[in-house]
Amino acid sequence: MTSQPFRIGTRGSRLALVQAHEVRARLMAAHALPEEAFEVVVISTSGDRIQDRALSEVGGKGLFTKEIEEALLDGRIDVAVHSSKDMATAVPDGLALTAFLPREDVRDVFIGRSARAIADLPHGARVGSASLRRQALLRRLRPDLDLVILRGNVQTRLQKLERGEVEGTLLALAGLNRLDAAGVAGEVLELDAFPPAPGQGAICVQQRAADARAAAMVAPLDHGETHRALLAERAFLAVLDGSCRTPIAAHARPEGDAFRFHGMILTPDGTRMHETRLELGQAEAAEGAAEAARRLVAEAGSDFFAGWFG
Ligand SMILES: NCc1[nH]cc(CCC(=O)O)c1CC(=O)O
Repeated sequence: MTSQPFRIGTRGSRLALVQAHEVRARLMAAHALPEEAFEVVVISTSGDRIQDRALSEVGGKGLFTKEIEEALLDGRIDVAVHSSKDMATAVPDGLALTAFLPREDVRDVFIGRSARAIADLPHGARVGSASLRRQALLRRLRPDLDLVILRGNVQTRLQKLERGEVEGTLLALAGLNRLDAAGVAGEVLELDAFPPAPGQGAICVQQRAADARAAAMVAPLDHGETHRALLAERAFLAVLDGSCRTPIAAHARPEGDAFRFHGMILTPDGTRMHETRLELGQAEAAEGAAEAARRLVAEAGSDFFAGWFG
């Protein structure tokens, strides 16, 4: 076969590259193709270039995907590899998320300079995170902490911690595992107190919706259970907002052939929280999660949401 290599688009961070190479390795195995049959194409995104502000201030999740989605639509790449967590719920016309890889650990971890665990941090210690969800959850546990925005890719954040810009930070264990860096984790956070962002820990593959060759390529990579869990979490997110301005957690945990679903919304200061827990059949999990989100909206009331945008 001398056809053009199959082009896999990705951001250029180390984590993104590891994820793209994982997809390439799985494609090679699924189709018995050599490495040369694939090309990993690095695309720089606006999200990678903005380092000093919260994503919520500069336009949210779309920043990590816009340029990559344009490359897909222009035909410069055949598929794109993303962290599902970074994907807005609205996928642009003409594109589709068609494969979700088996999910990594969904939990967050605390990494401290000297404190091993959140409870060990001294009063008023400075902790950095760019995630409104992590900030709000942390405020519930430790209202005394001085929370600041800490941005950049995983390596950059760990360097900032090492330099003493903050006493601690929170990251996804999935990313650390993929980078072989889980050793830096001080405390793995419990799912009850620290439910993950929708999509955390799951790599997804995006393609042009009408591209049958790409569909046939990636189909063997799709993990059905992870795919259904992600549809549920993203349906929950879509009802609630879907932007980065809002502290939202959602986790569909497989149990037998059902999901234990946990969804949570918080005010950014962490003082108010509403959560839902229910069992959902896998087949109708997305509709059930959307319904649960609508009930949470009604329960929380409009003054709760004023706090999200105020
Ligand atoms: N927003 C950055 C981002 N997107 C996905 C991950 C981790 C890997 C994953 O959730 O699959 C991270 C870093 C982090 O939150 O620690």
